Amino acid sequence: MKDMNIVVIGMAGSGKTSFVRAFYKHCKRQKESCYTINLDPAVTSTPYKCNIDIRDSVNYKKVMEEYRLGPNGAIMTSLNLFTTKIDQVVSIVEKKKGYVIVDTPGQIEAFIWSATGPIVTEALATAHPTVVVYVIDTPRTTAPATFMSNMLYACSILYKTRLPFLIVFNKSDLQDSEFAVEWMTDFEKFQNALDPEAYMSSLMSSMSLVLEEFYAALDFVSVSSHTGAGMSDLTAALQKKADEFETEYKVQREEIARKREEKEEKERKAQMAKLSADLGLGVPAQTVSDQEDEVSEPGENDGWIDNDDYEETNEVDAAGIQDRYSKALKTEQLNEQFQKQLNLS
Ligand SMILES: Nc1nc2c(ncn2[C@@H]2O[C@H](COP(=O)(O)OP(=O)(O)OP(=O)(O)O)[C@@H](O)[C@H]2O)c(=O)[nH]1
Repeated sequence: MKDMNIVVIGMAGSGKTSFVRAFYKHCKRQKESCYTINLDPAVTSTPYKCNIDIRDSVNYKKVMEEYRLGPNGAIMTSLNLFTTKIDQVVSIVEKKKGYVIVDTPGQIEAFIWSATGPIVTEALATAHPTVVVYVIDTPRTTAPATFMSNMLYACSILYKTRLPFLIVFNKSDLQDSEFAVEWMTDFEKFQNALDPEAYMSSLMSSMSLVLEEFYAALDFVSVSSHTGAGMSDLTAALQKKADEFETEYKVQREEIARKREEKEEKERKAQMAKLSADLGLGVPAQTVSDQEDEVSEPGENDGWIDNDDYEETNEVDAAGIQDRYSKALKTEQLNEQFQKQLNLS
């Protein structure tokens, strides 16, 4: 069995938390290690033993008060605050054997389209093979329009995270996923399910053609987080995805990172050359840190904002932000929590 991280994503109410619980229980039965991380700051309780819990370190209610935010903004800000400590999470995760499973908030966009999602998934992927599990509420996806919007979401997450991706049709005790499999494998079956009178039917018809390529590369399993059905298929599929991570994704990701670094280096050099040319220098322009090392003469700043005033103004802001930050982020508890986890690992 390969050590791996599983990031569980899905629409609100799709059963992510129940899925994490079912998976945790399955691992315990199989005597396999399962380490759980909860990244939903607004959840009232988790029905599984949580090893790292965002709620231990970020006070969601305080974030709402301090930053004067609504529920979704507060979830996003709480996630961003927690992400500042992601290196500590990674140092714990990389020592873990078996599965590390991460539960995320139902507000997908707060996780995936904020700074947090990419930082967390990228950081986890440096520790172990990392797989995204997209949980679908099968009984609530039987209408072609809902199915299509779920699939578009799944597709965008796949391309955004660039990680092995597994679709989990949850709640199989209530609804068999056979219809969804047919719609993904047979374009005509999906066409037949569309109501030609429906307002969106021609759009959905074209979209399903566009998604054909995505469907072809997709792996999926059907589970019930209530009865535990499908868990063995799930672990087999996850192991296959962990292999994919090593054979395909890791190489691609390293190549992308190398190209990005090359591009940044090129841009940096071009900017320096342009700056040198603008300043009429024959030598490369000084960097900011070089300039900071130089002692400025009295009166040199005439006509400019005085450095001391500038720092003072910034200090007021910085103090305000720092204060709000520490009120929301229980840094000491967080450090203690991470230290405890590190000692245990
Ligand atoms: N019958 C059945 N109900 C399920 C299953 N999985 C989850 N549920 C129910 O679906 C509802 C939502 O489940 P959660 O696990 O809270 O879903 P979630 O995606 O974590 O919810 P958010 O975090 O609020 O987005 C609950 O009432 C669960 O009991 C399942 O496999 N079968």
